[in-house]
Amino acid sequence: MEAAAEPGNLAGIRHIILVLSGKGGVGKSTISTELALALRHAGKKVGILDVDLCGPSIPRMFGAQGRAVHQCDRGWAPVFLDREQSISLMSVGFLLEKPDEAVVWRGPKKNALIKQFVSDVAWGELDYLVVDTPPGTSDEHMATIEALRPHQPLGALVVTTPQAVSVGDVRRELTFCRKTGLRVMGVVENMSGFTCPHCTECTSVFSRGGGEELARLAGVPFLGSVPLDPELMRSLEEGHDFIREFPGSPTFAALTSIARKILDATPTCLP
Ligand SMILES: Nc1ncnc2c1ncn2[C@@H]1O[C@H](COP(=O)(O)OP(=O)(O)OP(=O)(O)O)[C@@H](O)[C@H]1O
Ligand code: SF4
Repeated sequence: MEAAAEPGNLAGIRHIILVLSGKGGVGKSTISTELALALRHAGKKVGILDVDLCGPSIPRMFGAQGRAVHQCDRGWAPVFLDREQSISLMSVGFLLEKPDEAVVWRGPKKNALIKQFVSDVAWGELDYLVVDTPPGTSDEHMATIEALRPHQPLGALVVTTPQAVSVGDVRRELTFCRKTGLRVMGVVENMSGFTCPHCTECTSVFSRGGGEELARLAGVPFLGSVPLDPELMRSLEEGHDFIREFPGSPTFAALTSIARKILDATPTCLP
């Protein structure tokens, strides 16, 4: 395939990581959100692009519902969460009049918006752009990968839950990554055990270790397990920064360890 010139708005981005899962509801948006917050906690500048057009949850998880994107001289200015502009967001959720409005577009319109998200958002300088994708391997994935392809390498982080059915879907997702030339940075097992809110004891609810076994079989890194944690769910519902509010919790340790492995695998960041 012919390599297109890198769109100007991607030129200041060091690393792009697509967050994928074979199945819906396994925690892709959760891991995208917490990875971004953990990378920011480590001093990095991070953008999040939400290409889950039919179920955009990024504005809610960051407490940014109702915020709007604006035009600037280089296209769309993303939504900045803080004055330092250390986290910036773009989602179809910012373009809808009501937060629960359904996006019922056909493929070509969705693909055109994805292309616009890639070429027209003025991200500026970023260490990481985390891309939250819809479940499975849809046209939206192809449109996203095609639009981002001039930026190389494109990393992929694959999220699964411990149950075998999810793990089987992830195996297909890993094949998709290989076929589309994504560099698999690793597998994350989410909802891996339950962290008791009273004693922080972690109990295995489903079988554990599926994600690790899958990573071993596929020859890709296993990045870690994130427990099912009621405090994490509450933070996501209320749009709070879990990483800032729960340092020292087992879930914080799990999330920051995943971010550390991503940092170690992507050494070149902004000076
Ligand atoms: N480790 C966790 N602890 C507690 N709650 C979690 C955890 N992971 C995900 N959740 C909750 O599970 C629900 C689904 O998570 P999320 O929206 O991240 O999944 P998804 O894979 O992005 O879904 P979709 O397929 O709809 O895009 C959310 O309500 C989220 O708050
Ligand atoms: S997990 Fe065990 S110790 Fe923690 S609150 Fe529940 S019963 Fe008590």
